[in-house]
Amino acid sequence: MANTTIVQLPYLELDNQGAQVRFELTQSQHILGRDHNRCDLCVPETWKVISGCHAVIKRVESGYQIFDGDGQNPSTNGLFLGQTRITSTDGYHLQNKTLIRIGQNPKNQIQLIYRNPALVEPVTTDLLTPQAIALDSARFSQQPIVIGRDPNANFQLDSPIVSRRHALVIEQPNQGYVIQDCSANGIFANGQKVNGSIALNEGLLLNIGPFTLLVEQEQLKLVDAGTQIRLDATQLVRKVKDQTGAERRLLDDISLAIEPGQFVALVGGSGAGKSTLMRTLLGIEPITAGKVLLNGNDLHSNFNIYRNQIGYVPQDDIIHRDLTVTEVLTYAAQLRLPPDANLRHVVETTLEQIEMGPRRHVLVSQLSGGQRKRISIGVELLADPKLFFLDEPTSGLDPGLDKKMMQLLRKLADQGRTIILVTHATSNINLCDRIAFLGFGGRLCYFGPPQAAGDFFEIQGDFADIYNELEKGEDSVQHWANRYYQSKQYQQYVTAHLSLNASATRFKQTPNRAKPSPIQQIRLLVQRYTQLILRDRVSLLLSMLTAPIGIMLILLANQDQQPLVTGSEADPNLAGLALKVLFVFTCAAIWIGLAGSLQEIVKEKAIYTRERLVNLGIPAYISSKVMVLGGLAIVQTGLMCLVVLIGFEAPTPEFIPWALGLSITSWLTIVSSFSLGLMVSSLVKNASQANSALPLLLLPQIIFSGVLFESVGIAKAIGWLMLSRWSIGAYGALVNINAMIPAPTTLPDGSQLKMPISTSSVYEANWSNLMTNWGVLLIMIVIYLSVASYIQKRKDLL
Ligand SMILES: Nc1ncnc2c1ncn2[C@@H]1O[C@H](COP(=O)(O)OP(=O)(O)OP(=O)(O)O)[C@@H](O)[C@H]1O
Repeated sequence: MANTTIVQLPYLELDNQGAQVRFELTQSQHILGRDHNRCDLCVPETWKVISGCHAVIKRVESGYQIFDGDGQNPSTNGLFLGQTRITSTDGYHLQNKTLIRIGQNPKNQIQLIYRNPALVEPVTTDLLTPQAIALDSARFSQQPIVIGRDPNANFQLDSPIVSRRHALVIEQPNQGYVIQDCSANGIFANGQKVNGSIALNEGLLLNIGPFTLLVEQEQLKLVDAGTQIRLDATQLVRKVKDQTGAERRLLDDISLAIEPGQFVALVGGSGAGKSTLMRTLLGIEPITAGKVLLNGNDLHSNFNIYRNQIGYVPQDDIIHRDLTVTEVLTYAAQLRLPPDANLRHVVETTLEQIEMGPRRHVLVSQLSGGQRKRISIGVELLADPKLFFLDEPTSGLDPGLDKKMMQLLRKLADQGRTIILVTHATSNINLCDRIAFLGFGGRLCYFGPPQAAGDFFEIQGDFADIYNELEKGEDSVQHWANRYYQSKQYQQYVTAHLSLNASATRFKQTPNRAKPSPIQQIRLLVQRYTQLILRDRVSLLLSMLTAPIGIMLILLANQDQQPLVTGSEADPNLAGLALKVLFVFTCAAIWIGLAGSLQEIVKEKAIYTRERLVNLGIPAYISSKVMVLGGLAIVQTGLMCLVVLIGFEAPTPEFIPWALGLSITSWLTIVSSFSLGLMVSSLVKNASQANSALPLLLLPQIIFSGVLFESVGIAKAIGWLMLSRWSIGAYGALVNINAMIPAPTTLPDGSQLKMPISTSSVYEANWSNLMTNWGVLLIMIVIYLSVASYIQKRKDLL
């Protein structure tokens, strides 16, 4: 009996939402598509995601190679391996059981699988069984389906930004299956932030951390694990008006396609628009025209979904210098990750990644510039972002450190991250996969491998020569930009890779941002701020001792007099002296309040901006400042009052004990001053402006307090705006200044002898006047802090 050999042919299997077709590969070349005239592998006409001529499959020595489109022009919806686009030029060598996706919208994607039954050992890139869970398993087990990072979760989503028990799926009598949010970073359903819970209707698309899940056929399916991010930018234009009102283009029609895992450098002369382009790709710069797509989704309208998944290291360090490396990373992890995250593990892994383990206990201020940059990178790596932007991370580093930094970034890209950096240092640029050369006016003059840039510019020298070529003037830039758009490099590195027909308009409304618990944030920020203040011992000591020392100096100057108590007879000189003493109390309290707060917001501007972009809440931020400075003010008040109580004979106000009244007035004065200081700190641009503001803030407080000059007319009205006026009013009421001033003496001619000081309603010694003064100080505190919060809000990039 003759042996019959069954030849097992390789085949393509296409799956369109459950409808399947299969094509055996028998020829040396096949064409896949909807067009019956041009294709031999024809899919049903209704499969609109597939182009007329969508892919060419060519036999090569050891199997088949697939090319996008008709081999020359790319298809509309593309072929994707993960998030990497297969091109019409390079193609992709088909591996057994590899899953290729057609289109980027999970709701109408078609899956293409190549199978070669002749291969005994299938290759292990098995993406064929995407994770899925039947919704009715919640009913059968009578338990909710737990979705989260926990290894015991029914549906495990392993990412540091996913909570252990992130969400629960339960069956509800009227709604069917619903998903309940139990997380810190939230759930987005069809692009909208879920408040509480939402019904799991067919076709609902969920975003949980970097993961995308789809409700399909009574199942919850993982359609994208978010391990790869591709970036497509098309025809980006950014126009601004200059000071004369003339229009200026900062970005001029820039298109780029960056594949997952690519390391891309944006280079070009100073002012060419590199940072503007990077900020646009990052989603924080407005654009006049064009689109930026991340995995096919419009970045600008879906920014809140991507907020936690994008790493961004700005030019300024985003770390506090008075913390150790471990402290910086731990606080950042606590702020950015869910409260149940394994912080120790995340911090250890990050330290390893940035190779800073041996320096973990060193203060950031004692690190070199390059090491500090590594820590900033580490802060961003905590959330394991797959898309990473760095603005001049190597500026100011010596050549050795520059090389190390570039090697570190290369390593991070090799782990699957897409990395985009702006740089001026080109000596290690060959480590990048792509280089984008920008010319003045934000024009793209080259985008491709760095090794091929010399050929394109016909320059044999180094990159400096390309810089010089583009610096020759506007004409030169225009020449190279035009030439690039007409070049085969543009076709090969931009057109063939661009993927623009994805689900950019998938979600109509801009989703809200996820809001982590403000209590948790306040606790953390208070802890970090307290630690920072305690680290700077000299400043702390000075802020504690300034007021007590000032008051001791008064004691020294007035050794024999007791200015705060009325003697047996009213004495206008004593009243004057008492006012001077109380004025020093007010000034000392204002001084320490302002001096301790004017730098506090502006000095951490870069850190604030970055943390705000992730998830920092403004009320939590301002509250943490107020709580720590308010606590400090209690100690300052205590020390100040102690010296007053020891050094001066105490007056005896009838309506409140002196010590209590003195303490409350001093504390309110310090708090209102630091609130004013925080407001100004949020307004100024840098620390030196904050320093210069101090005398400007103090002078009106002194002049319009009503002590040095009598307040009449406009001066009186201005005085009402000064916290010194209300502080001295409260002190004066407690001491009863008016009682120290004798009644005016009537002269024989009937006229009255003018006293050097006259009584004033400001110092009326009664409860209602005291409460008015305190009340106004409280109102001022509320106003200053509200303005500070408003100014901080206005700084929002998005
Ligand atoms: N919002 C804006 N309004 C007006 N002009 C702007 C704005 N942002 C940037 N520019 C201008 O656009 C040009 C490009 O700025 P950008 O910072 O992107 O350049 P760059 O290539 O990163 O420069 P450098 O290497 O010096 O940092 C500069 O001339 C800058 O002054």
